[in-house]
Amino acid sequence: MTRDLITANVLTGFLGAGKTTLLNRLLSGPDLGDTAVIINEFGDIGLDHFLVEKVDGDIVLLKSGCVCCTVRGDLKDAVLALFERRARGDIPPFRRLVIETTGLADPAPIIATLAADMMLKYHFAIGNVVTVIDVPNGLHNLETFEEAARQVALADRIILTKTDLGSAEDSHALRAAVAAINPAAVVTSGDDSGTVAALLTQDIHDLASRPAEARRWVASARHADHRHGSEDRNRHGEIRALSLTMDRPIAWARFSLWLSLLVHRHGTRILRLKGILDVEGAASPVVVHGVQHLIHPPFHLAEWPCEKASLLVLITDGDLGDLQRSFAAFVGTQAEVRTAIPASL
Ligand SMILES: Nc1nc2c(ncn2[C@@H]2O[C@H](COP(=O)(O)OP(=O)(O)OP(=O)(O)O)[C@@H](O)[C@H]2O)c(=O)[nH]1
Repeated sequence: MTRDLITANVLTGFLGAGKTTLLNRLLSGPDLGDTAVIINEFGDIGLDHFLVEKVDGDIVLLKSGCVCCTVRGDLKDAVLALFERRARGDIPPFRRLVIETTGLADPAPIIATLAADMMLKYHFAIGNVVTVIDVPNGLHNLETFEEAARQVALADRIILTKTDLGSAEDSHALRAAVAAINPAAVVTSGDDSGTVAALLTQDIHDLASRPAEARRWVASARHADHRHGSEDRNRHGEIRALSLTMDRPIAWARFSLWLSLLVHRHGTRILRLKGILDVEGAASPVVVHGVQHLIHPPFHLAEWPCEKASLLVLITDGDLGDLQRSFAAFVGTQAEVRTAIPASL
């Protein structure tokens, strides 16, 4: 028997960026009527509760501080309590859960809990992580607050809000800064009304959308790489993006040993990892995804979304040493492993 998993989305973004406004928009559309919401407010009074419309009864408000600090207790309990109410028929059988974090939350422990906790995993599948960033304050926040940069680094989808309060140049500069931190995420604007529901519904983990998603993030990574050059130019505060590519097929056992050691040593500092690999003996490309210590099970794509080669994009918090050298030591030679994405890919 296959279980029908409920998609759990994390909606994050810095203080006042427009998370609740976006959530209201999402919930008022026709595509997301069967959505439950968990909102985390920082401080004693949970105001946002009164600002989200149309989902009365399906909202759980966490009040005990920040989700990322209380994640193992509060969040897990709240998600399971919501699920039990659903199972008892107290609330409608929601098919999606959106967790709106506080503006100060680091989303990584939230994502890791959803993806790794055995009980949550049994009922929920993690969906897109959506980060809201506003044009008037976004650049400043990215430069000033590590949380803001981490929220961007962990996103699958990034939406620029308050474009009406800034110039086209401001939006452009923010897009460039965001792409430098997270070259693999899709970036859209809040005024692009056609795309709002797609932030959640075009799920990067869906089997059907995997090839298009892989094509898209390889293209985004290539675009960002060409615009910003090598690793040094992709730095943003302590958060940096690095691409590793290799033309020759990779031995899976060697790659997975390298990855295990890397995760063991630096797990919490690997904010995001995405790779499409040409594996020795495999007819089709292998895709790997990771957030911190959590590496999702690798899967095959039916065909190559780009030229046949291996590409790994790592977004890290701080300098993890010479990753090119360590990668090369395990899977190839120093000359074979490049940190710039070739134009052919
Ligand atoms: N002009 C303009 N204002 C916006 C836009 N999006 C949000 N706002 C306003 O910005 C303010 C903050 O929006 P919220 O949606 O509450 O932001 P939030 O990220 O949920 O805020 P916190 O939960 O406090 O972190 C509100 O007054 C919104 O009306 C936008 O696109 N344009």
